[in-house]
Order: sequence, then C-alpha cells, then structure tokens
Amino acid sequence: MIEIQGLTKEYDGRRVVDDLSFEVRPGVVTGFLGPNGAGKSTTMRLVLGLDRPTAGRALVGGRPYAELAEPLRQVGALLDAQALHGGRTAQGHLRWLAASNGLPERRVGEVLAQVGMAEAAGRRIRGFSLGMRQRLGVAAALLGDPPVLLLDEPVNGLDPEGIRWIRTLLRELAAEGRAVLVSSHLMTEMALTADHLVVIGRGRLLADAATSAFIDRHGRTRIRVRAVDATKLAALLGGPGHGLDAVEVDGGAWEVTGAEPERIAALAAEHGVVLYEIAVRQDSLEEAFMRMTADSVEYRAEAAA
Ligand SMILES: Nc1ncnc2c1ncn2[C@@H]1O[C@H](COP(=O)(O)OP(=O)(O)OP(=O)(O)O)[C@@H](O)[C@H]1O
Repeated sequence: MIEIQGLTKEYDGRRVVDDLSFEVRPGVVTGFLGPNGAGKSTTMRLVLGLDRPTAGRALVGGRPYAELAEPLRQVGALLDAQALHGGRTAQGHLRWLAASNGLPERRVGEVLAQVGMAEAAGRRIRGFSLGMRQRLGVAAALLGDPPVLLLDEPVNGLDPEGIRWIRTLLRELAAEGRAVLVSSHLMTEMALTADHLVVIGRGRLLADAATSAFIDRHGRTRIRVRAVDATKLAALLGGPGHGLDAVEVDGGAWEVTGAEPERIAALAAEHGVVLYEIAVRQDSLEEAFMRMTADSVEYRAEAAA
C-alpha cells in the first residue's frame, strides 16, 4: 500500500504538489488523473525517493522509499520507458537489474515470459518498438515481484492491442492483491481499467473516489427519446409547464436531463405521443471529469492564471 500524507513539493518557491493526502490500496487499480502539469509525475517521483518533498511524506508499505531494505521487492515502477540503454539486450538489461538488486536470475526469464517478450530476450533494445520498450519496462517493474506498482502513462503511444494488454495485466496484478497506481490521459481507458480514481489539479487533491461513484457524482444522466410524430414530441418537451430540462439534439431526437425514464414515458402517454426510442445515457468518465474540473475552484484559478 502507498500512503501519501500532506505531501508538498516546491520548485523555486512554486508549489507543484500541494498538501496531497491519499492512499493506494492493495487489490485495486487506482487511476491517477489530472490535467497536464497537475503534478502526477512529481508525486510518483516523490514516492520513489527520486526527489525530496518540501513537506509531508510518502510511504510504501509503511516506510519512506529511502528506508526500504530491498526496494525492488517492495515497489516496481515504470516511469519513462524510453530511458533504456540501447546497446543492451532485453535479457542483459534485466540480468543487470536483478544482479544489482540481489534478485535471483530466474526472475529474468519469468518476467520476460509474463510480458510476452521471451522471443525477443536476446535482441538489442535499440531495435525495439515503443510497445516492446513499454513491455520491457513493465518486466523490469515486475522483477522483484513487488506488492506495489506505479506506472506513469504506461499506454502512451501503444496500439489498441498493447493498450488492451496493459489493461488486462494491471487488472490481474491488482486481483493478485497488489496495490497499483497508474496515470493516464486516456479517460476511456481509465474508465475500463481503474476501480478507484485520484484526481489532482494544480498539485491539489480534487477527488478520491470509486470510479463509478465519481461518474455518478460528477456526470449527468440523460434520457434520449424519439417519437413517431416529431412535431408532437417537440410541442410536448419544448413547451412550457412540464418542468423538464429538455433539448432537441438531432433529427427529431430529444434529450432530457434530471428526470426518470418512467416519468417521461408517462408524460408522453398522457399526451398521446407514441415513443419509439427511450434510452438512458450516462455521461462517460471524460464528460464527468470535464464537468468536475470545470466546477473546481482550484482548477478555474489555474486556468485563469
Ligand atoms: N525538476 C523540476 N524543476 C522545476 N519544475 C518542475 C520540475 N519537475 C516538474 N516541474 C513542474 O512541476 C509541474 C508539475 O509537473 P508534473 O510533470 O509532475 O505534472 P504531470 O501532472 O505529470 O503532467 P503531465 O500530465 O503533463 O505529465 C509542472 O509545472 C512542471 O513544469
């Protein structure tokens, strides 16, 4: 588990992580979201002891990273998959990591197989595609079989098959009881991968909630309707008096916000309007996220700055 408590980081007096507190729990994929420059990478670097906090602390398994006896056995990380020595082979790179961290060499073959790279074990990294580098980075993170994993934008630049592979792997790793923190800009992907979300803006915590609760809270539910007689439907929903928030969207279809489908169906029946489509549409995570950040005082302050 990762515990972040009052974490603050300033660069030249500018606060980029601001009194952040949250937990990354075992058995769950936690998505780490925020606009560009929100402080996600800085937070991850602070957890990994690559930078020192100005205030507060980040604990992995109850200890600061610097105090971990065998760090790779405690936490695995994928930060920048491009930062690899091109002259080494995949196997050579992992053997060197294993040897310098007191890990058994058999893990090298195991993790290469786990990420589907057994065939490429003897090839030099400089000839690897972005997807292969990403897989090798994940293999390195898994080398010490750690209970905690941190991945910064692991699906950046991957094709749909690679994205799907990362999603499945992360869900499996969490199902094994590991704590997984993953940042991404791809909201659709996060909605499919993360059980829980931590959202930050301008270094501050904006939300810490289950993904479904976040969408329920910040997204809207709309009911889409179409009628056999579009003019009658327009007169009903567009007219005053029924107290519905209704707008015409396309080709005679209407969307009603903030009402139960039963109420709309009953209203239509009462006025003799025959519906042939009535569908409940929940906002996507992206729509909920955009509404949430637009509503957030902190984020508006940032946008105005
Ligand atoms: N070493 C540093 N020195 C000075 N400023 C820094 C340093 N590292 C990061 N920053 C600044 O801190 C802010 C947060 O950056 P960070 O990379 O953590 O954000 P992020 O949420 O990961 O953004 P992105 O999604 O764009 O990767 C940015 O304004 C960045 O310029």
